[in-house]
Amino acid sequence: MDLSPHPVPSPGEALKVTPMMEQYLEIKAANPGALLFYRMGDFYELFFGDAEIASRALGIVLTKRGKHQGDDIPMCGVPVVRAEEYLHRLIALGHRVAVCEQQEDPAEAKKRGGKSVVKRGVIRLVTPGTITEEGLLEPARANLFMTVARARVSDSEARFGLAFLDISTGLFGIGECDRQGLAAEIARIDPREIVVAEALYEDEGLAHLWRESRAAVTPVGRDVFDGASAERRLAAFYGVATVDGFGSFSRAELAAAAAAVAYVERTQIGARPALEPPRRDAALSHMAIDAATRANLELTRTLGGERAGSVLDAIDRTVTAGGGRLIAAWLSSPLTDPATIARRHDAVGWFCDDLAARTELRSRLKAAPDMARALARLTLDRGGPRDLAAMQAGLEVVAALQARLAREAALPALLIEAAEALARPDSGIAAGLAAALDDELPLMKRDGGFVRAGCDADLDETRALRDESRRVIASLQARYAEESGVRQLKVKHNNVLGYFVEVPQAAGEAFLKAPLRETYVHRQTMAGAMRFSTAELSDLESRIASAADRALAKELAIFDALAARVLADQAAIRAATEALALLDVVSALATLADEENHVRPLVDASLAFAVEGGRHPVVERALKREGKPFVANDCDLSGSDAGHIWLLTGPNMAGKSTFLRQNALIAVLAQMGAFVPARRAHIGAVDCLFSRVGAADDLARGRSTFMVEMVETAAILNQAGPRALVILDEIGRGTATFDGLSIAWAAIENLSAVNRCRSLFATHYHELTQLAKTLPRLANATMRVTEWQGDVVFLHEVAPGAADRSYGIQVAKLAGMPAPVVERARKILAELESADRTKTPARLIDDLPLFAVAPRPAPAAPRRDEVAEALDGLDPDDMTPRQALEALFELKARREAARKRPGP
Ligand SMILES: Nc1ncnc2c1ncn2[C@@H]1O[C@H](COP(=O)(O)OP(=O)(O)OP(=O)(O)O)[C@@H](O)[C@H]1O
Repeated sequence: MDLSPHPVPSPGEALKVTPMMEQYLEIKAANPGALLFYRMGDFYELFFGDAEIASRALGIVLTKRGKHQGDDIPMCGVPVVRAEEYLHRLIALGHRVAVCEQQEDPAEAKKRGGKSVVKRGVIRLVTPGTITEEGLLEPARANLFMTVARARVSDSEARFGLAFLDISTGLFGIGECDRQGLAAEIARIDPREIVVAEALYEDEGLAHLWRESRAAVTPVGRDVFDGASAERRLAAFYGVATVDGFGSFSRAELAAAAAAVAYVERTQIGARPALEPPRRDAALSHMAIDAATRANLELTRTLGGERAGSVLDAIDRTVTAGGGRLIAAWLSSPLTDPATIARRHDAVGWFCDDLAARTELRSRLKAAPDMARALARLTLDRGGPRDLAAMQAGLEVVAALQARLAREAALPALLIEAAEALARPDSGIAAGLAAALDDELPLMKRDGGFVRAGCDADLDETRALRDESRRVIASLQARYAEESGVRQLKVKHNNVLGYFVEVPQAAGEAFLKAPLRETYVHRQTMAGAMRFSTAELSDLESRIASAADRALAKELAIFDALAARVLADQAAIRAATEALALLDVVSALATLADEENHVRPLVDASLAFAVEGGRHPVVERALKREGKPFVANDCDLSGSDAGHIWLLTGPNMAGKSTFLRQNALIAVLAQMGAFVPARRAHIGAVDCLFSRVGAADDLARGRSTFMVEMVETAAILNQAGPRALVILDEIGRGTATFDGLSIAWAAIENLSAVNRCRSLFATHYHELTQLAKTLPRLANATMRVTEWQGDVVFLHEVAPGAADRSYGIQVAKLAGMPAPVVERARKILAELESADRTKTPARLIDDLPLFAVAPRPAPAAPRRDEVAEALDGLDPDDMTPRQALEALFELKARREAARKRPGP
């Protein structure tokens, strides 16, 4: 994101500027780093550098308006009615936008004197992490911003407080981690925007975090993160005397939480979102998954950044927006406490067992709109009639589900809690909304027309007056036409003249003379038409305007009353909304289990990892689409006091990576509360998951392939504890054979003796299989293949033992390597394998005959076709039967001769 101030003159520089420009420059200076949307009538205008940036980003015309110190002022504008769409595009590009509105009627300003400028002020700062508009949000993705506060523990050590907040739903979590854990927490929370103090933003040791994050990073002044006043500021925001009631938080957590509410105040200016009190998001109770592992396992998005093809995409069967966000959150933060996990499994299991209840519940859930976000917009006074309608429809679903669950006698604990939450909202609200809201609703409340006829007698009367006046206009037009004898006479309306009479110019001359002149006052002469006003029309105009104004005012009052009723019950509504999302997720997981044949795993406090018939959810799905079966495989890393290591060998393409990842995913799915793609699974809760693939390029960080591999492997060997699950795929392959082999060797020894964790290690170094003789908890496994007519056939089966060979050359052949290269590779391999291992490569090269590059066969020159030529020379119409028979014998003989001749 471009944080440098956009080139705009400072107000001080602005000698002799118009009063409006002076106001603009002042407001612009007060909002550095943001594009200023400056309201002028029906447009938001942008000036100077802002205009240049926006016109490029939005593809809108750059014009100019007046001069500033002799130069043209660049300008571009977006119509207010389309502002949301333009905001969307600017935010998506990482910009921030300050929205500056007119805060008085232009008539008011005029009263102060001719040159007075309309009062304007920034009412909101729109940033990627603080948007609430439905059109700007992705339904199934939380829109979080995150603050990171540093608290120094000693000169060399610091703790980091984290707060993350979703203004669009009110969610507010806080937590703490150390320097090492920071990247993993950012990856887990996956914010749209990260807000940090300038000092942290500029800290070289942390710069890579900000650079690599997908979020927009916003540095702010130190005051926002002031630790000393943090507790007081937080308490003031919630209007409580002390924050102790929310739980006990560390210094770093409080600083981050106070910074988060300060950022809310700074961006929302005056509007107060209803935030939940901060909840500790205890990192300890979640499986730690670092950023590289998340990326590697493609949990919520693929390596290419897409949702399609990710694990989330494969398992998500939710039908509501809230459910979509919750399942993503569960997948991103698997739990570690077996009892809490079992509660989720119980709930999923209940829905697996009762198909009828599940089907009924899910068909009702489908009707539930995004209540959480509608509620947030209402709290911020940005809500419209459709948000009220969303509350109505949502609350109706809540009531129906509550009634349905109340019929069940033996619900599991999680569902009992959900049913209780569903019962909390005031049951009269939905009925009140249904009685008041019309069937067709405008987006904005200011458009009016959303209150149902018959709901309010006063409103009905005012509307009748308004509509009646319109009929009067039509009859006036008829009367004027008749009196004047001008049939083409029309009564029209525009913003400048109000209601007026329009006649063709030729007919208009008569209106300028008596007797018509007495009634019609000339206003405008157009090309081909003349316009007049009349006293009757002016009178009607004010009656219509006031009736319409009064009707709208009445509607707005009704809106406010309805919104107030909803907001009065917002805590209960929010709890019910969360319960809906939970019901959606657990019933969706049950649907998934049914459809994909998943089973309930056993998660406990042991060090077991026993999976029977495990499958990879994404690869299985992809194969199914092609009509191919997935071969299920077992994996057992269980140990009583320490985990076991499986060393997996096998040719390329045999399915090693798939096997490794499927086991990591089964642990993640089991601990998020889902059933798993296996015949049976017993997993001792994993507290830390690592998954690495050797030699992955990381050009963005400017590190060499091998360096990345080593840094990541080092991190695992330093961090993995006895409860960790470690997946290493071809570590060491990024360097020379013996170096790589030695590193892989030492890493396995370390995993076995020091980390003592459950591990899967795939490798091409067959030499490593010898380690099984010395390391008691290491077992060899291999991907089975067979050969058929010289080609390798993958069976995708994992079996005990070591691979006898690599089959690399066969795979190269399958990949379409030119045949001479494959042949040459076979010869070299045979020589290498038979050669004395002590022979130096130089000697080997001497011994191997030179690469006899067979010249590519030249394209064959087209052979003369004598038979065809002879045939062309014959004319059957001219031949006797005997000649024809002879010609046939001749042709046959020539063909035989041609076949026997060698080719070119
Ligand atoms: N259990 C399985 N059943 C069926 N097909 C499978 C299975 N496992 C893998 N495959 C297929 O084999 C392909 C290759 O798998 P994978 O990438 O895991 O191989 P690999 O041994 O890791 O290869 P490399 O060493 O080249 O990275 C997959 O894309 C998938 O189509």
